[in-house]
Amino acid sequence: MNVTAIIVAAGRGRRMGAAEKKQFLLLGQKPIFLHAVERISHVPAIRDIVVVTAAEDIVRTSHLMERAHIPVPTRITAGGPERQESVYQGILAAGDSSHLLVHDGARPLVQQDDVRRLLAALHDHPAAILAAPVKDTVKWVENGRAERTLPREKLWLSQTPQAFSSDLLRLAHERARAEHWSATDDASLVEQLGIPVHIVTGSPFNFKITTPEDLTLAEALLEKGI
Ligand SMILES: Nc1ccn([C@@H]2O[C@H](COP(=O)(O)OP(=O)(O)OP(=O)(O)O)[C@@H](O)[C@H]2O)c(=O)n1
Ligand SMILES: C[C@](O)(CO)[C@H](O)COP(=O)(O)O
Repeated sequence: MNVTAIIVAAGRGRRMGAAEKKQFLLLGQKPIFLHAVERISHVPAIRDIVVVTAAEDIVRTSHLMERAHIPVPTRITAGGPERQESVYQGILAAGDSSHLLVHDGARPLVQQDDVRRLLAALHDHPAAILAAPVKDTVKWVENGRAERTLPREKLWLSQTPQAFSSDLLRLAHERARAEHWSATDDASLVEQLGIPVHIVTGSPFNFKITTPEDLTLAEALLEKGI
């Protein structure tokens, strides 16, 4: 198995409400996205990395990556207005690896052992994702009212990385473009093809930095060596 990692970091970071795009905000001493790139790059099966960033950020992303001394070949490509398009641009820029792994640049505390377990699952499954079991009671809410309580044991929070055979992910994205499917994660597109997506339990530390509170939490965890 040889894997190309696609790290998507071309978003606007609107929910963070910062002047700077969140993927470039510092977590500890380095930008959030670079934590994700570095951690993924040290997983043995990762052959190379495509970082997807906004067109206007390609030069500064390149400079940041050069200084980081990433141990595998990397390339940078421009993303699109939605995450799905950014992933697709990453697929186009990826080489001929047998498998593709897609990870949010906004998930800096990804745990390398989780990634190893995810990639091991690809020996038996064409699609696998990290996900975390829900620990709270979940309500279905309409008009500010709890209409019903969902069965917690059936609910998982989808994370990234999400990993796929390259042909399957390419097919899913091509079909999505042809059929005008849109989804907030790549697994949804594969599910829409009727292909089962295997769940691998991911660490709760692998949360997506979306709002300022998430960054505060990540800073505290990083200081503890997570
Ligand atoms: N057009 C986009 C949108 C998102 N992403 C990336 O997809 C990941 C998850 O997206 P999200 O957390 O929603 O990031 P943003 O879209 O930047 O956040 P917001 O919705 O708050 O603007 C992030 O690493 C983000 O940079 C991307 O590459 N291209
Ligand atoms: C891909 C993802 O991180 C899985 O939970 C999530 O769907 C991204 O959603 P966003 O709205 O682009 O942050």
